[in-house]
Amino acid sequence: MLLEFKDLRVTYRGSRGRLPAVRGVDLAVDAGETLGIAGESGCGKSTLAMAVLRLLPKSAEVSGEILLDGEDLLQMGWGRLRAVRWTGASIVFQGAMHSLNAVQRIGRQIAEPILVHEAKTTPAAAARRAEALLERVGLPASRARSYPHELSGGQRQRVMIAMALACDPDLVIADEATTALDVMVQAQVLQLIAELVTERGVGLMMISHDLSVLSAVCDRAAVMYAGRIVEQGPAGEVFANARHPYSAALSAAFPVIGDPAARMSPGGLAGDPPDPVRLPEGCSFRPRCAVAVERCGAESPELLAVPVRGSAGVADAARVSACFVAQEGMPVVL
Ligand SMILES: Nc1ncnc2c1ncn2[C@@H]1O[C@H](COP(=O)(O)OP(=O)(O)OP(=O)(O)O)[C@@H](O)[C@H]1O
Repeated sequence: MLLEFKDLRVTYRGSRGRLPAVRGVDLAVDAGETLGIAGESGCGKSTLAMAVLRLLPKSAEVSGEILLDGEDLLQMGWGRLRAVRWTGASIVFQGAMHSLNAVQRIGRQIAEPILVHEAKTTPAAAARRAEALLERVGLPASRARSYPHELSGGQRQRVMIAMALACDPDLVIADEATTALDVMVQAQVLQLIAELVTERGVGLMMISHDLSVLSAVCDRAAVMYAGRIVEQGPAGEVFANARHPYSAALSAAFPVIGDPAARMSPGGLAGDPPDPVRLPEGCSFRPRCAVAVERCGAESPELLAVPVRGSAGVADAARVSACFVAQEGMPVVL
């Protein structure tokens, strides 16, 4: 397994006390596989992503394991961690295009991690690689001489993808990497990410609040709610035939990728996520759930294999859901 989270927990210490942002996540990404993580703002997606490269602030208490090729990133010394960043795992985050250095040419910025991590590579060879990477992400090699302000938002986000791939990492994390782009450009960049993953055999962990974005690119999808994974399964199936009422509501809120009209009706997702400092008793989703039963207010459901449509009530090992209603084989939408 390329990446494994084992009972990952992250709690922020702050003025309001202890805020549990990630509450026991177990997940795995294989080499060459794409795993999507979906969920509304505040459910802990970015905390999960930042934990992988140990980019969390000092106020974060982290426990559990994050294994990259079997090595626990949480136990690693800083020297080893510096080597793993870019070469083992790299990240493209939301608005990353704004983090380019305004006064340095694009080519130089892409070449930088190569020069830092590959002692034997000469500046000329790194510059050639930067140009090749630009071409691979659909930009002319001549763009290497441009400054960031000379590029559009979509072009700059492509540069960030080129940079994330510069040192041939085994794992790429994309955190809302296309969210700031307009819908047409978003579709192109998603297509590019999907091609690069297939071509280079990297593992991809892709984070988005929009399930339809994930189902366009990912093999598997995990849905997060209030710091926990509440459903996991093949991305297309989680999107089309959710087995948790929260995933069903999320799918209804973002029906078709690239259809702006459809996005205007966030049907099915009423109310707000709970305050992590004061989580409700039982299932965290219960206050917003249309199919909740009495048990949901008393006990917190575990993530278990659930039956899907046509399985005659037999649980499908590939589909897991933390919902008592789904675990009984009942419909999760009214
Ligand atoms: N540095 C921090 N200090 C304290 N609390 C934080 C910090 N960063 C995030 N949080 C809180 O942790 C919870 C999870 O936040 P996180 O950013 O991981 O969620 P998210 O799903 O990625 O949301 P978004 O898409 O808005 O970034 C939220 O309640 C957030 O307010």
